[in-house]
Amino acid sequence: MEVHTICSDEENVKFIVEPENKKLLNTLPKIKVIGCGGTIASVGTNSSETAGYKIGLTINDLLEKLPDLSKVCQIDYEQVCNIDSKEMNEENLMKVYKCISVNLQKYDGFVITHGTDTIAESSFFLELTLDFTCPIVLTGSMKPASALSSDSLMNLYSSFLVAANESSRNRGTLIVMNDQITSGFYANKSNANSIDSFNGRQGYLGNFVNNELHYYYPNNKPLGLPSFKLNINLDDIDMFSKGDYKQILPKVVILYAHQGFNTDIVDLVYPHYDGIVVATMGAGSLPDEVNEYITKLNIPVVYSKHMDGMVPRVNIPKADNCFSAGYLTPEKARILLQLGIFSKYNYSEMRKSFRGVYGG
Ligand SMILES: NC(=O)C[C@H](N)C(=O)O
Repeated sequence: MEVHTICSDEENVKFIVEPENKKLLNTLPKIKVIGCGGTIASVGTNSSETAGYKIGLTINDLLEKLPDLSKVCQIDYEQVCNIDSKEMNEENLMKVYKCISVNLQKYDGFVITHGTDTIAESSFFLELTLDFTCPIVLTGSMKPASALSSDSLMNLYSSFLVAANESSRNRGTLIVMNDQITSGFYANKSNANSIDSFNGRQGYLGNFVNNELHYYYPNNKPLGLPSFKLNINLDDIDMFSKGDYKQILPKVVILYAHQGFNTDIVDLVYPHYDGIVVATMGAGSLPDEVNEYITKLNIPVVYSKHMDGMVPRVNIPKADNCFSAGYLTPEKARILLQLGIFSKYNYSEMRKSFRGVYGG
């Protein structure tokens, strides 16, 4: 298989997968796949191993194992990183953001391979910060590529079919796993081991069956979707690879509440962060003493929940600096709060951004 060369000149981009019939060159959708790593690119010591495996495949290795896609789309790739998604940080996320930003006009769709532990954070961040209508599909797997009945190659294969399909346009970022197409705004990992992990109650948009896409609704983005312009110099992001990355986004910490949760931990982190998200005990429950303490802080505090569901606004203190995360997980609430602080939102603008997910 031809090795792809990354080239910023659209005319000269070489596609690793091209149509056999050259007449189709200008008609088949151009898809860029961005490799980030994860279990989808991992191998174990034998085919029965489903834990303790290591990243072992590049995006090029994975593409070589797929069934023929040359009648579906043209593909080129960029390996932005090849890591377990526990190592995904702002620096790597910004590289993915840049890779899509500079290529948005040149491609008809994007596929991002990513570890599933934090795939929902990346899909949410990209959804909120990129201005796009083309399909941006994120995929991963729950079993390493080397395992018996691994979901790795099938998830990658179906992601290309989703990304190459016109009907996937203007639906926001999509997570495609286990034959299900879910909104990257709402999808979350719900099980640490099961292949059926991205089966959230919100944002289940369609199914992938025997090479066909079945969407249940017309194309649309999520209601109340907040959007942010980062206004950063994209060239700065290249500097980061030289090891001198400076955090762009504000620092927001997540605290996990439990029986006996008190003000000590809030007190400890408060001076070091620009904002706090608390994963509360139920639909916004925290001890009265903690609530009272939080209302006196001069940083924003977002009340989220550990489990599925949402935090009604009536359950949280009525104070300017306190916000409900609505349906968002603590991780996603953290990203939304970071973007709000970064955009210098006042508390009322901040509240409005959380209203979109029935919080605020
Ligand atoms: N299934 C997975 O991809 C889990 C892996 N630890 C990751 O997030 O990279």
